[in-house]
Amino acid sequence: MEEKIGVLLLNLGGPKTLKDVQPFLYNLFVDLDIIRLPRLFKLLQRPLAKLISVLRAPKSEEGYAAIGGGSPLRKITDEQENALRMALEAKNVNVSVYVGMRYWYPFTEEVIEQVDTLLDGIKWDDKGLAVAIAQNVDTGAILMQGFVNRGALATTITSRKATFFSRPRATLWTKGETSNNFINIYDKRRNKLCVQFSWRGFLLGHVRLLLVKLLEIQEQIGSSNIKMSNLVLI
Ligand SMILES: C=CC1=C(C)c2cc3[nH]c(cc4nc(cc5[nH]c(cc1n2)c(C)c5CCC(=O)O)C(CCC(=O)O)=C4C)c(C)c3C=C
Ligand SMILES: [Fe+2]
Repeated sequence: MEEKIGVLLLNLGGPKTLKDVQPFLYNLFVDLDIIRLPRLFKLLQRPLAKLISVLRAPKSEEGYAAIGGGSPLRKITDEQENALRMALEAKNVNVSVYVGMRYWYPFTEEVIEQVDTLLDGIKWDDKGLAVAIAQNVDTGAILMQGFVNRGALATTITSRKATFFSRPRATLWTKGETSNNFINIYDKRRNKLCVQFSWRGFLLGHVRLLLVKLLEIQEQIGSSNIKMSNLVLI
């Protein structure tokens, strides 16, 4: 069995050139985790971000000009990406490494789209289904076996509860929706994945890693920022 691994390195990002400085600062200040106006002034969030970014840009440009005309963050992260890829290749690990940034290119959302392409490697049958097995991540114990389509996997990720596709009813169903005995795939208290989904034994480690990363991304940028169209493909 060939195990594939995907690694997504997350960073914040910085302007590549001096003309990127103002739009970069806008992306930074429009982020609710940086500045959050009271609910009543919610509509002012974007104009305020625009104002601060325009006012601050000249001073920041001076600073970036003094260190070579742009942020070193992308270069440093790309170097880490290459070093990690080479180290893993030296260990004969089949790996795809990606970089995703929060405030500048390559944006995490775009990278998730690239990851989608990789996930197209899942062998969906002619009805768009695959056999999924939910396993305890530590013991390997099989908790449940069923069918999934892309939507079932998307729901599993967003709800963090194992969700399957019911062939007789042709609908998604979340294990535990009637019994309340859910299979939670992520233990928030321990901040770790507790159940992994596998597909006929291949892509095991890979998919597990992607789930972990997607959950981390959701934690970081809030699920509202992740387009459903991206997740549905997973
Ligand atoms: C009041 C101003 C600022 C707050 C608050 C702030 C919070 C904050 N910033 C980051 C991450 C980054 N900031 C970066 C650059 C940057 N940040 C500010 C201002 C505030 N940041 C400015 C004006 C700039 C531009 C550079 C400068 O003029 O000094 C960057 C990019 C670094 C790079 O390599 O280019 C990052 C990343 C966080 C996470 C944060 C609050 C939690
Ligand atoms: Fe900052």
